[in-house]
Amino acid sequence: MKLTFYKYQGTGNDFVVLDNRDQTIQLSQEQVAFLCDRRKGIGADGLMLLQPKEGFDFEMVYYNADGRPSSMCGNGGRCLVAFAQFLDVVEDQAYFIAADGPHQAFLKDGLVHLQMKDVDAVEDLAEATFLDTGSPHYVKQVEALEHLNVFAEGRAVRYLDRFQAQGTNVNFVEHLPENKLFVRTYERGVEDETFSCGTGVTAAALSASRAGYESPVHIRVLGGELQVSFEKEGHGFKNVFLIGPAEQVFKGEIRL
Ligand SMILES: N[C@H](CCC[C@H](N)C(=O)O)C(=O)O
Repeated sequence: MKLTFYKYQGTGNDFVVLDNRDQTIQLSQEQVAFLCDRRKGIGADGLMLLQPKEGFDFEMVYYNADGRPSSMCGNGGRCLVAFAQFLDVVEDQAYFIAADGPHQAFLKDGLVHLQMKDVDAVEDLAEATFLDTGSPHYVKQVEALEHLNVFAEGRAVRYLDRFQAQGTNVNFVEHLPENKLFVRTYERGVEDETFSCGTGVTAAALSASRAGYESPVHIRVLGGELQVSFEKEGHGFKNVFLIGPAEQVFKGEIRL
């Protein structure tokens, strides 16, 4: 089978993106893992299908690099909105359905503003917080983040008894001046550090709001800059937006 694909990246979190409006694409776990393989395939942190869904501009189907279906991907969602505009499926606004429910999004000044799900509560753990922003996130504040072995430290948390079965993403956050954070993330399903994690920086910003960070929080990641805006609602958050660039890198064909 010859497969036409597009490669997208959002602050260095990168994706194989497939137009499945004709609903002919059916991929096995092994095929998705092959397409995401950085040595033998195209190489990506994840793979997304854009496909039709009654009542929505499109449906987002997301797979982690391990080939397994995943929960919500914030950077992926932003890239898929940009892809939908490229395909003329949408103009500068989108309403789509993903693993964690419906999402509004709009494109403005070259950035994609993606509304994330409301967050009901943030759980306090011994030396971290845990919250679900569409995907599960363990958030730990650290100093001197650039020197941290994120792979080793992240992997250790991801395989703790509590997270062994379902896994979690692990975010290490350094509080910077002027309402800014530096975030590095070990991602479940990639089982490595990625250059950016959209649901992760969202979790980091909401957690930091309890230490006085105000909306919008500016976040530096290895792959660039993102913003997260939100409104507090009791112990939770609503009108949460993840804002940043989403670029098409290349189009290609591959035989499966
Ligand atoms: N690896 C995540 C999904 C992708 C999240 C990340 N790429 C993002 O931008 O939110 C998980 O299995 O929960």
